[in-house]
Amino acid sequence: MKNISATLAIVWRIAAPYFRSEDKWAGRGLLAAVVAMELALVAIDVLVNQWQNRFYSALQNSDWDAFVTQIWIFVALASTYIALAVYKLYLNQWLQIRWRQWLTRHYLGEWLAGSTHYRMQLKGDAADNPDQRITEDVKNFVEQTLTIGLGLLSSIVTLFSFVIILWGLSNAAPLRLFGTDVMIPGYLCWGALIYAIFGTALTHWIGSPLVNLNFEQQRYEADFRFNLVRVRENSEQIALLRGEGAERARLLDRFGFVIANWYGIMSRTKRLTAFTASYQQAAVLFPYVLVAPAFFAKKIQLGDMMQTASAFSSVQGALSFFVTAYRSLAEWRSIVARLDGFEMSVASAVNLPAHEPAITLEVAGRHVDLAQLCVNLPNGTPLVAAKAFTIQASERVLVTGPSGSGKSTLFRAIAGIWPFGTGTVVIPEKAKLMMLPQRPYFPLGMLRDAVVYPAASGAFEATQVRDALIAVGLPDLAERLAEDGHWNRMLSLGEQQRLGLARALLHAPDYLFLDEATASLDEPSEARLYRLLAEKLPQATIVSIGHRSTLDAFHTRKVTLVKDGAIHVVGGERAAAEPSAAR
Ligand SMILES: Nc1ncnc2c1ncn2[C@@H]1O[C@H](COP(=O)(O)OP(=O)(O)OP(=O)(O)O)[C@@H](O)[C@H]1O
Repeated sequence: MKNISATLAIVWRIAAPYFRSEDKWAGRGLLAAVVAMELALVAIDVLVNQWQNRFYSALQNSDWDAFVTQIWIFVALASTYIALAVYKLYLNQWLQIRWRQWLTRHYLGEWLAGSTHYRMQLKGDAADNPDQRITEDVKNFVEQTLTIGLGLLSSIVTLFSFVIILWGLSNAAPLRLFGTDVMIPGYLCWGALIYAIFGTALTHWIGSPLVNLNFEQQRYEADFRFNLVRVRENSEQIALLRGEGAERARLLDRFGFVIANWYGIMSRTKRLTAFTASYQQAAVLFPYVLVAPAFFAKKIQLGDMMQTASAFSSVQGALSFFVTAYRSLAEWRSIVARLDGFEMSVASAVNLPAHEPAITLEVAGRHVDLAQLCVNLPNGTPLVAAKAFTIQASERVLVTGPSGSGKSTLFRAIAGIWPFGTGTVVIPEKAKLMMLPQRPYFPLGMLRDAVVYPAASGAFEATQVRDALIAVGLPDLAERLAEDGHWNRMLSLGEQQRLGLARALLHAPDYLFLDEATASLDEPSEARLYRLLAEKLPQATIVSIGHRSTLDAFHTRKVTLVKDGAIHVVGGERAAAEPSAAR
């Protein structure tokens, strides 16, 4: 019971915001219409049940006129039923897509806000496969919440409507046991209730492991798909290393989890289906067994018996909602748990500084200042420290140090995406920062959009983009701006790095951080590009990470990360070169 109320509280937390959002009137209107139609369908069921009594009585009494009248009544009822059923589904689907659209936008917004997506990944306790949660889980949540919610509503209304009918019929068709009438008021209702309680308890007992099994199944399927995507993304390396055999083994290993869990689901579902199918078949006979003695003793008519059987099956069906919907309920609970996990993980990434020591980011002054900064790994181990380190405006600083000493992580902390640690990073007001990594990212699509990323497509004139590409030594690409492609895959790493620098020229940041961003270029090309940066962005502060000594010539100050006990510290400063030599 505690579990059920906890799940319902989560469902409310996930579902309610849509009905309070800017789309609330459309959402509430559609929901009201669908609920009204669901109720109208139950009303028609009640009318058909009463019709059955009149219809079978007309047959038993060989009353032709009554028979014809009943046929016409049925045609009218059936036509209304069809129209309601069609529009109930249509409006339900309409509500589903609007709700899903809102929820998807909401989750995408939260996931991509700030650097939440990145922090979730860093923490390691992140929700697995957020892509699956934003696609399939959202879709299934909306679909199943409506199906289950409306099913439950329909069952409750059906129950109340038919219990009244069944109560009346119980009195009209008294229970006969061993040739004598036994007066138990509403005995048919009690019979249906006992039958349903027995069915629900057994169903839950047999089917409860399905919740967890479904949860795991979704996870294994998503893991398998994610691994396939990684093979596709890294196919060149795999082919060069002849890694196909290893990949096949690894993928089959992942797929093995999908299969093993599926066998678990199959065996549980088999047991559950064996029970629910027997339960439903026995429910067909059960009311006849109860009222047949009264019928054969000629206490009731055929119409009464048929109406009783149909009303009993409606009451029993409504009471057994849990039995029939058990598999969907189990799936739904696992979907709810997955979306809940996603929301929790987003919240924990957003609120990380509130729970753990975190680096403070300040916007002030005219320089980048690191004060008492200690950058940690996500597990809290200190990695690199800077007691007091200032990067003046328009400076050219080269950061060096042993591999793994924490240079890139220090850049991440300055960029504000690495929260683990203590101390303060001060960034000048209104300063535009740009980080260029060794392997720049280009979104799929037109080359022009890939270069100007993350700016919008039209943010720069085509001529500006073309000039930037020519300046960085990519004249051929300058002619292919409108071409679609997977640029990370189609270009050499050196070309990608040139493209990254073209992006920097276009955006003209105040602070440009180059994390081995020219390491794949030959030394003369690297030198030419550094001279280009100095010429085109004379006011920009440039901070580079690099291992080559030839870089010294393009920087005014060199900072080395030096080992101090278990960590590295920003120290060992010296002039790298005269500014004149850099230009
Ligand atoms: N997300 C992470 N989770 C755990 N450890 C990490 C993470 N990112 C980096 N590290 C660790 O932090 C250390 C510093 O990494 P970083 O990339 O900053 O080094 P670096 O000085 O830039 O190295 P290189 O010169 O080889 O590029 C490494 O030991 C690395 O394994």
